[in-house]
Amino acid sequence: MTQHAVRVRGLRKRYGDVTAVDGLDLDIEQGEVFGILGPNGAGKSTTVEILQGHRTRDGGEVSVLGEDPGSGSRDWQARVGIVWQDESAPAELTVAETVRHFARYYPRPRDPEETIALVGLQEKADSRTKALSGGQRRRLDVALGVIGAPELLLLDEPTTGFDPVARRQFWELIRRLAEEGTTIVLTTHYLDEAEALADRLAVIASGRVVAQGAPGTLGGRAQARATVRWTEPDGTPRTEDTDTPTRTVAELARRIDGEIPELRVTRPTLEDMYLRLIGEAQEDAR
Ligand SMILES: Nc1ncnc2c1ncn2[C@@H]1O[C@H](COP(=O)(O)OP(=O)(O)OP(=O)(O)O)[C@@H](O)[C@H]1O
Repeated sequence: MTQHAVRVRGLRKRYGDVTAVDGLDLDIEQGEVFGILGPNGAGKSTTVEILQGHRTRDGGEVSVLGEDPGSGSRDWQARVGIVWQDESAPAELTVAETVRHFARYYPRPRDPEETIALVGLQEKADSRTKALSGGQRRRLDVALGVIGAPELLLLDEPTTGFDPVARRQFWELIRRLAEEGTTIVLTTHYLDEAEALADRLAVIASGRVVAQGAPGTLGGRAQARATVRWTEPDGTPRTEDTDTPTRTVAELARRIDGEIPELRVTRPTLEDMYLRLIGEAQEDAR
């Protein structure tokens, strides 16, 4: 039997008149990379903050690594790493000093130098944190999130502000941590990031899960019809939606001599599915 790293049932959270989380259920397995997607204000950060024990909830059941975050022990806190949206490392310390300083809070920390290398900040180890660029600060945030060698790592929009190369390096880091057995929960607005990293995804809208599953099957993506596009030899562009794209292409190959001009077979992308799911959720809310 798989033990859940995170189990959430009927989670609710209000801020005054605003319902941020409205009956949310989640099951995240140990060792999984789990992505949380959703529009601005959907309740992603609030949920992640409740999982870490940083925020109280108004209702529902939450179990994280077997404990209720509302009353998590010190020992439990050391097993959960988090990277917030707006981290603030002490500005006057260097990168190396900061990482070493945070390492002291944990019973079994990672090696600080190795952790700095893991996030690609070796060359900035002796720079003061206030002299780092936005993307470099974010890497430091990630280093501080993993310095305690957490079993569960919560990341709220971890790659915002990263350049494309830094994002790819971050993805490698996440894969390495996952290979080591760390359970990873991340929120993101980048659908390519969700697709590249997540074993499973949940799409949240208005504080509820509207769909969940593997990136390849989310919202019925695997069963969705394929679109075949090509151009007739007389120059007319054609499009056909079909359940049997192989048959369509075989027929075209018989009919058209040589290469079929501009032939393309596509299925809905994760972004197509996401936009459809969010659109349907907004329709339902009306
Ligand atoms: N401290 C707070 N006080 C009052 N309202 C809040 C607070 N934090 C969040 N909210 C509100 O709760 C709702 C959910 O916010 P949350 O930050 O969880 O969304 P999110 O999905 O993380 O959004 P984003 O993608 O923009 O980061 C929003 O309507 C937000 O305005």
